[in-house]
Amino acid sequence: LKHSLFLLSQPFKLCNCFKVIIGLMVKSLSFVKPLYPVTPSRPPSTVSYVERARQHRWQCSDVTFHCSEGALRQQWIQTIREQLTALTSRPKHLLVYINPHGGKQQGECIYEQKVAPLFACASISTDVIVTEHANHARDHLKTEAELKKYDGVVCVGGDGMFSEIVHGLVSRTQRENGVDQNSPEEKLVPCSLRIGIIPAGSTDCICYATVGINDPVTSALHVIVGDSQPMDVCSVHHNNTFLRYSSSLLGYGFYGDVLADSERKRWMGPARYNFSGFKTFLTHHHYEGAVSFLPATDILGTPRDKTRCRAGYVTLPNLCFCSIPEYEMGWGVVRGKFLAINAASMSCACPRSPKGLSPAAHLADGTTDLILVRKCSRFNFLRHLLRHTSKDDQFDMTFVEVHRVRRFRFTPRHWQNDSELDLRENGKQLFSQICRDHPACSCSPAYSSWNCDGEILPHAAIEVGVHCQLIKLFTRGIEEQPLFEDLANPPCAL
Ligand SMILES: Nc1ncnc2c1ncn2[C@@H]1O[C@H](COP(=O)(O)OP(=O)(O)OP(=O)(O)O)[C@@H](O)[C@H]1O
Ligand SMILES: CCCCCCCCCCCCC/C=C/[C@@H](O)[C@H](CO)NC(C)=O
Ligand SMILES: [Ca+2]
Repeated sequence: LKHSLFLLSQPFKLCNCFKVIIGLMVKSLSFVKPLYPVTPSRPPSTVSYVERARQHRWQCSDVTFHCSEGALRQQWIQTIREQLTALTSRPKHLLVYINPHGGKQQGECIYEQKVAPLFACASISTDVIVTEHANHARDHLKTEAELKKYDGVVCVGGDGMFSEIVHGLVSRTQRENGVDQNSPEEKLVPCSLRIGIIPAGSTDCICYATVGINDPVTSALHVIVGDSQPMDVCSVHHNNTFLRYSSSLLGYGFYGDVLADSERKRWMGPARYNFSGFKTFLTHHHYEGAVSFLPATDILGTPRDKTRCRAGYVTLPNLCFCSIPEYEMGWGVVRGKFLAINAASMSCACPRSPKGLSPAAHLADGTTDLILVRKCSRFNFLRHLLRHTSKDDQFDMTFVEVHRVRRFRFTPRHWQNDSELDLRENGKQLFSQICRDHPACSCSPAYSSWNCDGEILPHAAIEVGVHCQLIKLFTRGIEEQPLFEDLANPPCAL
C-alpha cells in the first residue's frame, strides 16, 4: 500500500522527481517470482519507471505489485492508466526512421533490442521505416509522410540522419506556411513536431550535447516521458539561394578538410575521423578571406563564460531572428589567413571532445559562437586542438578569437561570384588538389569546404543566419549531476 500510494500520487508532478512511470504491464505469472502465493485470477502487476544512473544515463526499473483483492487491483491499474493517458506531453504515436548504415551499422539492432521494447511498454505505437538510401527520410518527410498522425519523429542514426530529419521537417513546415527558404532574411516558421534521436552514429554530437550521453536507452526514455527542448537552427545561403540547415557545427578550414578527407574513408567507420584529423593536422593548410558578423549584443552570456547550457536554462525568444537591413550598421569584419573558421550553435560536445568546441554555447538562445583560428604554428594549433579535450579555456590564445553572433558571412579571397564553384567543378584547381593530398607541400589550396553538421557544402562563400528555437527535441538539456540518494538506496521493491 505504501508503494502504491507513492506511485499513484508522485508521477503527476513528474518533471523533476526521481521516479517517472513509463508504463504498466500485467505480466504473465512466469515472469515474476511471487512474494506470496498467487493464482491466475490474481496476477501481479508491474509498473515500469525511469531511474537516473551515473553520467546523465537514465535506466528503466520495475516495481511489481501483488494484490489479493481483485477490485482494488483493478482500481490501481485503472488509475495509473488514466493518469498516464492524461499526460498530454507524452507521445502516443511516433514515426521512426532507422539508418542501417550509420556509425557501426548497428541502427536496426539497437532499435529492436533496446528501444522498441521500451516504446511498447509505454504503449507508444510506431510506424518504422528503415531507410534504403541517403535522403530517403528527408524526402519522405518533405512530401509524403502523413504528419498529422504523429506526435513526433524519431531517428536512429548519427548527426547526418538527424540533419535529414531537420531538413525534411523544416522544409515541409515552410512550404505549408508559404515561406520562401531562399530568402536569407525570411523569418522561418517553427516546426510543431518534436524530434527524438536514438544515437547510432559516429559522432552523435547532437545527442551528446543535448542529453549529456549517447546512450540509446536514455534517449528512448526521454522520448517516452515527453521531454521537450527547443533548439536553434542556422540557415546557410549562397547568393540568395538556400543551401542547407545546420544545428551543430559549421566549420571551414580544419573541420571542412577533415570531413572532405574522411568521407572518402567511410569504410573505416567512426575511426575515419581520427585518421583524417591527424592527416589534416599534418597538412596545416590555411585559407584567406573575410568574415563579417553581426554580434549578439542583447544577450547576457558570452562564449567565455564558466556557466554551461543546462536543463531549465531560459532564453528570450523575442530577441532572436533579426533581418539584415535593421542591423546592418552593427556588423564587424575580420580579414586574414585562417586555419579554421568554426560556428558552433551548441557546445558540439561529443565523446571525442566532452566539453565541445564552444563549451558555453547555448542550445536555444538564437546565437552561434563564431571561432576564428588565425594562421599559427603547427605547435600552437595543436595546443588549441588539445584544449578541446581539456578543462583549459580554449579561446585564451592570441591567435584565437570568438564572437557570439546572430548572423555571419564568409567571403574567401579571390572570390568572384560563382567563378569559384565553376573552377572547382571543372577540376581546374588541380594544383590545389595535389597540395591537399600531399602533406609535405607547404602550398595551401585557395579554398576549403564547409563542414555543415557533417555534410560537405559545395560553396566557400556563404551567409548564415540563426533561427532561434526553430525545432524541438525530445530531451530536456543536460541535467546538473544531482546527489542520488536512490543510487545508494535502490527502491526496496526491486
Ligand atoms: N539507407 C541508407 N544508405 C546509405 N546512406 C544512408 C542511408 N540512410 C541514411 N543515409 C545517410 O548516411 C549518412 C550518415 O549517417 P549517420 O549520420 O546516421 O551516421 P554517421 O555519419 O556514421 O554518424 P555521425 O553523423 O554522427 O558522424 C547520412 O548523411 C544519411 O543521409
Ligand atoms: C591532433 C589532435 C586533435 C584532437 C582534437 C579532437 C577534437 C575533436 C572535436 C570534434 C568536434 C566535432 C564537432 C561535431 C561535428 C559534427 O557536426 C560532425 C558530424 O557528426 N562531426 C564531425 C567530426 O565533423
Ligand atoms: Ca545557440
